[in-house]
Amino acid sequence: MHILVVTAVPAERDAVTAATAERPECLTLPGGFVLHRTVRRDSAEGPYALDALAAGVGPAAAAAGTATALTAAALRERPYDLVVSAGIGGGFAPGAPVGALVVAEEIAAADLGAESPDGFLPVTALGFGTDAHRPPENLVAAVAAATGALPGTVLTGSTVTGSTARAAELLARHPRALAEAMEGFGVAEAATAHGVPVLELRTISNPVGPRDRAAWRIGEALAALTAAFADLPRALSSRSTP
Ligand SMILES: O=C(O)c1cccc(C(=O)CC[C@H]2O[C@@H](n3cnc4c(=O)[nH]cnc43)[C@H](O)[C@@H]2O)c1
Repeated sequence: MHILVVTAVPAERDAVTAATAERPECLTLPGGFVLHRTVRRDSAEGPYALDALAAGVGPAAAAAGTATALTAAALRERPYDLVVSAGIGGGFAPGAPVGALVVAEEIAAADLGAESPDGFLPVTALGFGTDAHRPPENLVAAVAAATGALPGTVLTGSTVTGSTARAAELLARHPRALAEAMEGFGVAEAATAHGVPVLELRTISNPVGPRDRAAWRIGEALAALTAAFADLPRALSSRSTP
């Protein structure tokens, strides 16, 4: 199994690779992107190579980094089997409290579209592209069972929500939303273009709502990310084929 995990920042990448005892090998790609590769040969589930990439904050940086890694792998004739967008995120109350792990049933672009006098119009209503990706159901179910992750919608936005009113507006449009982050949709667009299945995993560092950066529980969320990736090989080997 060959997996690409894309995070925003190096602290998230390092939390992912900390799930193995191994020291990562670094591989530099065009564009200056650096993969941190770990291989689990001890895993009962078979060899498991994981390339972790900190591609930057936001959907554009995430898409650029993911597409670069996928193209490099395809040219080396060692394509990825799975892409995972991973990191910390905001949690919608009451479904996703701080410390919880969320797996995306749907990876939705929250702010891709147009405003109108009648409210927000998604890009699909304008006649363009896509506004959501749905990861394989069997994979989502297997990850939820193996890790205890809560399945729900994970929103991608270029702006962190900072008010109760905006949180309510997002929930009204996406009633199954459990988490908000800034990269998943960009990762999913690149993975889909390459025909590779995609997942998004978020550990909740803060509630979605009025901005209070001092209250973000980043250490707790990063520790939960490491625990989730320790369980991931079991989840991937246990999944039933569609
Ligand atoms: O300062 C640090 O030590 C640190 C360590 C790890 C991560 C960070 C970040 O600031 C990560 C930014 C990343 O987090 C996602 N995020 C987290 N909460 C929210 C939210 O409420 N709404 C949207 N995005 C959120 C997001 O994906 C950012 O890219 C700092």
